[in-house]
Amino acid sequence: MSTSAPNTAVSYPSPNVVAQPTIRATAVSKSYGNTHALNGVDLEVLSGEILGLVGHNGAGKSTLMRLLAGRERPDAGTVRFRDLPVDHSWTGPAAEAAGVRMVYQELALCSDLTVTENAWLSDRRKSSGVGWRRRAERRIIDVLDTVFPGHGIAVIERAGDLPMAQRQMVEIARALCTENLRLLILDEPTESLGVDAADQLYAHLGTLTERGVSVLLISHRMHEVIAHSHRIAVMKDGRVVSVTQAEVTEDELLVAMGGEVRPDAATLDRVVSAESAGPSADTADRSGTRVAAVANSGATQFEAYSGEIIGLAGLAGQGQEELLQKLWAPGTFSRATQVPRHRAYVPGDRQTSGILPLWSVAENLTIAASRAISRFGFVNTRLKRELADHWVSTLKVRGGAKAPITALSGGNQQKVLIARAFAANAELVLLDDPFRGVDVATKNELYALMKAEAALGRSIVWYSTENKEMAHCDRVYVFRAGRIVSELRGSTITEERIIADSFDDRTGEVR
Ligand SMILES: Nc1ncnc2c1ncn2[C@@H]1O[C@H](COP(=O)(O)OP(=O)(O)OP(=O)(O)O)[C@@H](O)[C@H]1O
Repeated sequence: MSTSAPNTAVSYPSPNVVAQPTIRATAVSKSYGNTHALNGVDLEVLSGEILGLVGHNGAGKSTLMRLLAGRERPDAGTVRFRDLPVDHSWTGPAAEAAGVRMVYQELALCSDLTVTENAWLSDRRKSSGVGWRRRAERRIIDVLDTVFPGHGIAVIERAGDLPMAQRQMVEIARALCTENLRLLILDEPTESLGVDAADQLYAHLGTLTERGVSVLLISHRMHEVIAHSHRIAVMKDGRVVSVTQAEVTEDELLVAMGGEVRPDAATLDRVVSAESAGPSADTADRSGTRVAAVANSGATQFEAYSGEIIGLAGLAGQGQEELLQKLWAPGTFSRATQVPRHRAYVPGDRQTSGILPLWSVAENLTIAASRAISRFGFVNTRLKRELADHWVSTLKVRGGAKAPITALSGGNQQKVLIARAFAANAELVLLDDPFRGVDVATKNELYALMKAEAALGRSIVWYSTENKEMAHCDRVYVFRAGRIVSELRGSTITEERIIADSFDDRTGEVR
């Protein structure tokens, strides 16, 4: 969560009331086999506005974006760009030439190319010829410096070597290199960014809309959508079910999406622990509880006890992912690391190290659960099917157990990876920003699931870029510059405290 994203309407100027639509979809439908991804969608994005687009996983948001950006053809319906019908000529390159740029949820950078080469690739028709490299380099550096000051990215680095947050910045920056930008489509742009970079992005979107650029912002982070959009469209089951001004509450959006409003689990826990006679989480005595994992991080020792949910917080890229790696594959790092034999890991980058793209949902889900589904050394297909069905229904994976994993929406793929980790019955579960792209209703269910899994004696170590989520943890280690700088527990786990500890008291800097 971004702390500077209060639940108030945007503070920058509203779009001109006579604003024209930059793009308009009318009665648009799209199916993949038997799946009706879009079912008669009407939507327009006005000139100079940020239109927030929210909806449950699999609601059809990414499909709609791809149609607007010319990457897919609708089966029925029309698309008009600046009031001209574009249906048949509206290909990806045509849309780009008209100033429509899309930032994908699955980062679309080529890992083996440098940042500069990736930037050039996305604009090569306009900037080829002698000196292309120098021009592309200058342009991407300019944009990165403008949008994400202090980004720390060397443009000669291979994109694949950058941490997720920096890759996301490059992906956004290269779209912003477009000179005639008219419509910027952002699919969950802040899921991998830290709070500081997310704030920088939103500040820049404000300046873009003042110049008349339209922004279509897809996100599961309701507070960000409410804080930064002019209007908000809600999708449900392949339709746009409402379009409102941004003065709505998160609960109202959740209900419109078809979700259920629940009391905040973290708040509830606090009330329960305050009312209970037992020791509070602030002072809990863990003597007698088994230490499940130990590792060093700088001068501080990291410890995970069985039955605990431990948060790793701080700005993105401060050493949290390295600690997870150390706990996942300790042999390659240090003898000081002690971990249990059975571990499960949800990696941060589901495309390159998470999903097995040629396999079905059921196969992806049960791959680490051999102990639960094998009998006498052989996989029992009935147990395998039951396990997959159980998790598909528990996490409401839209698409079903038999579907190829790549046919699922991004958020549903992510749910399969989370299910894989919990289905493995591991003593130590390592989660690298696991709820990226997962819708808000499912997230609420997952917080409860984590509590239940921890109660079974597992240790859960959880890195999240959303500080608000850390309230669900028993203890939180805050990282800065590759080290643990503080340990919070109970009522000291607040967003304010995490942010304060993320920066150096004396210099206000991270390093
Ligand atoms: N290439 C494809 N082949 C088969 N089905 C697809 C394909 N792309 C999307 N779908 C299906 O279309 C539906 C809508 O998917 P889409 O990715 O648009 O949802 P979304 O709202 O963006 O979800 P998320 O929030 O999880 O990203 C889903 O049921 C998905 O499984």
